[in-house]
Amino acid sequence: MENGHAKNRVAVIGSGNWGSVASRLIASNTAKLPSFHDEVRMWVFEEILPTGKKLSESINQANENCKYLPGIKLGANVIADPDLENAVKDANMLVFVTPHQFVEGICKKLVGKLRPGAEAISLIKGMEIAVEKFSEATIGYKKDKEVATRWAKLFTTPYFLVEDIEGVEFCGTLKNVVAIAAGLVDGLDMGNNTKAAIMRIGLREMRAFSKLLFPSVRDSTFFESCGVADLITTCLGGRNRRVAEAFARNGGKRSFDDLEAEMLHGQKLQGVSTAKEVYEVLTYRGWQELFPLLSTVHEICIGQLPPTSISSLVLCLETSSRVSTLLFDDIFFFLLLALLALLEMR
Ligand SMILES: NC(=O)C1=CN([C@@H]2O[C@H](COP(=O)(O)OP(=O)(O)OC[C@H]3O[C@@H](n4cnc5c(N)ncnc54)[C@H](O)[C@@H]3O)[C@@H](O)[C@H]2O)C=CC1
Ligand SMILES: O=C(CO)COP(=O)(O)O
Repeated sequence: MENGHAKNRVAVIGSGNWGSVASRLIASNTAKLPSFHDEVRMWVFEEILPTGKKLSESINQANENCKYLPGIKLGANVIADPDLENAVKDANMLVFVTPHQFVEGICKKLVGKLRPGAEAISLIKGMEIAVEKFSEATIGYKKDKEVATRWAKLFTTPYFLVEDIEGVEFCGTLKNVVAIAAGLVDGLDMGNNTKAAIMRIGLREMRAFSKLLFPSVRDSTFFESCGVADLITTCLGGRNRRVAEAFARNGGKRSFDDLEAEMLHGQKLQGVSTAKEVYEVLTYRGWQELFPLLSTVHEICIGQLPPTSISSLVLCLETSSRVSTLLFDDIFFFLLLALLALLEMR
């Protein structure tokens, strides 16, 4: 498209906290880049505000998402559109940025509605771009570096590209489960050393889980912005951490759903549902014992274990550490993979 005759057109699918930040950032770039149309269509899941006004109308009038990103102007070229089909129909570059539980339904609605040759990116990992503090992002891509570079133009903060799409996806997905564990530790006042241990073990389990499922996943991806940097950010300050802290302080008596609704005002947690999805894989593959942190978080989230079980987990860290060390020694790791493959074949 860029080297052809028409300009690129961008639609952002999602308008929550990060969706609004991304739209703002992208719109500031499309306004400057001659190869892009200025306008950025932002699909809004329509909501009625307490004032009785529609969220999409309020965004277009105030040029601000008063519910999910109050106080920040989005840019005059961001147009909120509650009609999904209309929002995407002219776009050749789609930016998906909704909570993952809604993606499937959205994609079903998009079948047959997109421009031929349209490309899409799934946005992962957190930045503080809305207030223009330093931030970085990692774009995972497969083979076509030209496409990845075109996408990178939309995000002018310092970035780098990683050709490890599964690794990048797993980093962004699994760190939310580790953030729940970090929040539990905070809620139980277990201190910073314990939280650091959770982050260390969490990173190891993230890497081991990803590599067992996709042997092509690269170790180095976990040391990019999408890996260790995002893990630290989310464990120090994120929503998953915050709600998990409240869950532990309430002794597990109030559900995550309740606390999410009360504390986040419409924003969504990813860690609890991700923990469930990961647990299903661990159970299916018989890997629970290899991943004590990922397993325990889910069992705590569903009330099968009390929040204090995170402390027993910490006591077992030495053991899990030994398992992880084994996992990441190259020779042993590949032997283990071969053994697991043999066991699965039986
Ligand atoms: N906030 C952050 O710092 C970051 C978020 N992300 C990812 O971006 C994605 C979107 O997150 P946020 O923009 O923060 O969302 P959010 O949690 O701030 O807001 C929730 C969004 O979901 C919408 N929604 C509610 N019910 C819906 C439904 N039935 N169908 C479709 N949409 C519905 C709401 O209208 C709202 O736009 C998530 O996958 C998140 O993991 C990634 C990096 C950073
Ligand atoms: O990256 C995010 C969602 O995937 C943000 O999560 P937290 O706000 O919990 O850090």
